[in-house]
Amino acid sequence: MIKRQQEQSTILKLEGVSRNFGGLQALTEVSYRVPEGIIQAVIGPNGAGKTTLFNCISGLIPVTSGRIFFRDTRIDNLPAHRIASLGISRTFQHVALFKNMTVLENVMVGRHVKSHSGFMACGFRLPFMRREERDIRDRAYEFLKFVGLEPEARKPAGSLPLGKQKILEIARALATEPTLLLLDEPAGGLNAAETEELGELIKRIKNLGITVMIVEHDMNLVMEYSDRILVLHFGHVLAEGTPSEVKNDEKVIEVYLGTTEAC
Ligand SMILES: Nc1ncnc2c1ncn2[C@@H]1O[C@H](COP(=O)(O)OP(=O)(O)OP(=O)(O)O)[C@@H](O)[C@H]1O
Repeated sequence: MIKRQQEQSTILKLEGVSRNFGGLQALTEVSYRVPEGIIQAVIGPNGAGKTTLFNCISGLIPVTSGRIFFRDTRIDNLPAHRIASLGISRTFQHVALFKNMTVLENVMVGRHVKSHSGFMACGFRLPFMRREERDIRDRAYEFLKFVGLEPEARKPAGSLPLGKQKILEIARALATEPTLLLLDEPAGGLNAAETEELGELIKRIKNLGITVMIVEHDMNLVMEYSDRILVLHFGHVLAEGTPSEVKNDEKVIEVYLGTTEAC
């Protein structure tokens, strides 16, 4: 019963969210609730507003109007670092790693968001900072182990193949210990086997109790792993529901049959 209530509680609420770029309406009055503990996919054709939605949730850009709540906290008026510290972490459509730093150091950067001394301050190497630095390193290893990248820990991030760089981005986002994780096209550029592994990783992340929102074009991944799907079209909510509900929605079929892409 308790579990049922937890599943039904809302982790993220969008109320009439709109975002314009000059005359272009990228999001129009988007209202939606994301239940806690699920894998929530956001799909839609190119330019539908999916990344803009993630950018608004994570505070990278402000909304033009509307409100966004993370649990009970209104976040649309907060800066990105405050939103991150509340427990929302994200990855980007185009890999955004520190390519010359090692795999481990990239995850440590994520960990430093949670530390007291900060990444630069550690340069002074006071005793408590050294201890904290060691803890950060140990925890970073744990996250690398969780995603299966521990053997690559000492390599420069830029030397990894794209698939592993994308997984590393996820490890770095996890290192901030989010309760809501936003993944923007994590399967972009991955082959079928890597995509399957990614799906299993996302499922394991959900099993940690983290709510995962995923913007994705790979329909196999979306249909197999997500619990609910939100479909955007020209910045509007076109449909939402379970994968089978969305797959059979006439509006969705109409939009996708008119395109050469799956989405
Ligand atoms: N910074 C910006 N300045 C101007 N227009 C923008 C900006 N960011 C996005 N847009 C426009 O807003 C609309 C929505 O873009 P967005 O990137 O959110 O779509 P998307 O659904 O993520 O597309 P894709 O699947 O191709 O990544 C598009 O028409 C895009 O050109």
